[in-house]
Amino acid sequence: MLHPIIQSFKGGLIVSCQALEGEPFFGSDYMARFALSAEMGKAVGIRANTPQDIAAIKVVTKLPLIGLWKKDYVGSDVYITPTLKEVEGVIAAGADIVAMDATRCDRPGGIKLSDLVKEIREKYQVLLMADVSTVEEGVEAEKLGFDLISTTLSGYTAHSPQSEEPDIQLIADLSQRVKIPVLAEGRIHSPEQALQSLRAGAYAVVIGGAITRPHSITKKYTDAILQYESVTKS
Ligand SMILES: CC(=O)N[C@H](C=O)[C@@H](O)[C@H](O)[C@H](O)COP(=O)(O)O
Repeated sequence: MLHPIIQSFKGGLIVSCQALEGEPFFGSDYMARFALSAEMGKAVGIRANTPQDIAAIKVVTKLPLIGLWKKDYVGSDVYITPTLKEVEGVIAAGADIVAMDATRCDRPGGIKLSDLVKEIREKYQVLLMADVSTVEEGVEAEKLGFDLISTTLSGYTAHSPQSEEPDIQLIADLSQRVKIPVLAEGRIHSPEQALQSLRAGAYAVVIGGAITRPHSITKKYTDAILQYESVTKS
């Protein structure tokens, strides 16, 4: 039986409320406001980065929260909740689900994903989401005991297809291959692409930039206008 929190995601939209240092909306207050906006817009969940943002969002909404903590480690490409330290920070901040990199990339300190999952399971009762970039990684994540999978990292590992579009093929293939829910995440930029993901078998859809990164939304329009001007002037 699926956990009630996971069941509450079925067929719905989860809004990823994230801003990195240097972006105009960087700051937990802004993220809390985006989360509130997501709730007003009938989202079923929030995805958020850092213990500070998670804690601030928990104050304003009761929506289930998928937490992660991006951290760079020298010599490793894994940056989404890479070690037990970040996992513990996310849990302490009150996340309902911890999202973590479950790709085959080398982890900080040479730690194996299987050992990390085992340690988390021994110490904590928390739901775990596997951020993957390929079908094989998703299949492995299910074997390791993750509760759900997200296609988050397709296009962000060297061994996955590089594209501007959402990886609908991965969503479809993974949904066929695993029994646990598969969330569609990454570069979903329109309601039509969200529906395409659900039709391909996604349990729910996660959208970030298209809703919570105003500078990149602006750029979509300015790029289109610039292209139009260059064509009409030539
Ligand atoms: C690759 C990576 O680090 N993705 C991050 C994962 O938490 C976020 O920066 C994305 O915003 C999120 O996955 C949603 O995707 P999109 O913003 O494309 O809708």
